Amino acid sequence: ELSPAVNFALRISFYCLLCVVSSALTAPVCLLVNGGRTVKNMRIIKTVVKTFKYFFGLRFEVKGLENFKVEGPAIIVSNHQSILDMMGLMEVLPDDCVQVGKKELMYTGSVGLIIYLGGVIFINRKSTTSAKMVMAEVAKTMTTENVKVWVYPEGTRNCTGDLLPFKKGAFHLAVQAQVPVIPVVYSSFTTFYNPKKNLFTSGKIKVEVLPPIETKGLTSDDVSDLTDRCFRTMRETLFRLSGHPSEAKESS
Ligand SMILES: CCCCCC/C=C\CCCCCCCCCC(=O)SCCNC(=O)CCNC(=O)[C@H](O)C(C)(C)COP(=O)(O)OP(=O)(O)OC[C@H]1O[C@@H](n2cnc3c(N)ncnc32)[C@H](O)[C@@H]1OP(=O)(O)O
Ligand SMILES: CCCCCCCC/C=C\CCCCCCCC(=O)OC[C@@H](O)COP(=O)(O)O
Repeated sequence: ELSPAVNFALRISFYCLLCVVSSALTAPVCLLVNGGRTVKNMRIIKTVVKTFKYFFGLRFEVKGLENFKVEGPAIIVSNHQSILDMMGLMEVLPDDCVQVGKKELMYTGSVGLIIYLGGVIFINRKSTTSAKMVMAEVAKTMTTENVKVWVYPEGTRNCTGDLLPFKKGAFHLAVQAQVPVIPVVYSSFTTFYNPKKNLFTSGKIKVEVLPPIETKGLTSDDVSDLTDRCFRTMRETLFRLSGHPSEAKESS
């Protein structure tokens, strides 16, 4: 019988190894099929990553996928709990959708390469000015290239079962490009995954894609309200999906 700490370390190491090896094998396929850095590679990456859940006994129960079927670009925002989120992301990821990620992810070897090839937009979180410049550029190109952009508005991983306050970048982006915001909520992992308690068992994750929130006609003055509205809706959904009805009542 392995101690919980060893068992946890083994499972996480296996996850990382799976990511590293699969990336190394998938990168040449992406290069051969699509020739370089393009969002089209996400289809290939998605196909590979969707098999990972079986290794860890994870099940996803997805609702509301029809809400992704908006014409043209959109900003998708979701909660971010762990490095395991990448599996949940690929479970629902619509076509032609790139993510915003921290630039440090570029330096993770083959994983960095596959993330680069998939078209992920890298931002420097240590420089607000440069992050804003990148986001403003994205606002322009998402309409011309007809892509959706996936942002984790908490800005960092958070596995507490609640949401961190949202950063406004995603909502500025939506208003600048005049495109809808589509919230996606994953139920809390705390029952099966908790690094502090060395917990990582099999489990079920409920995912809900919420109806798009329109931004047509909104200006930068409305960004704070839009952010709050989205935060409240997502927090209520998180508590509902995770089964903490009392907390959901408190927050409304
Ligand atoms: C084949 C097998 C493969 C296996 C492995 C492969 C794996 C995966 C394949 C692909 C998967 C990729 C997954 C990638 C996931 C990556 C996840 C992450 O890295 S999350 C971390 C990075 N993301 C974010 O941080 C996004 C959220 N953050 C923001 O939106 C922020 O706002 C910001 C980064 C833009 C800026 O942050 P910060 O410097 O902290 O400043 P703020 O406090 O947020 O803002 C300061 C004020 O500026 C205003 N603001 C912000 N943006 C704008 C803007 N665009 N225009 C105008 N003004 C802006 C903001 O409102 C603040 O002003 P205030 O007066 O306070 O309102
Ligand atoms: C040559 C260098 C070799 C380095 C090897 C590193 C191996 C990394 C292996 C596997 C990691 C798989 C993770 C998949 C990507 C998930 C993206 C992610 O979830 O990033 C975290 C980021 O959103 C938030 O960052 P912080 O919570 O602020 O921190």
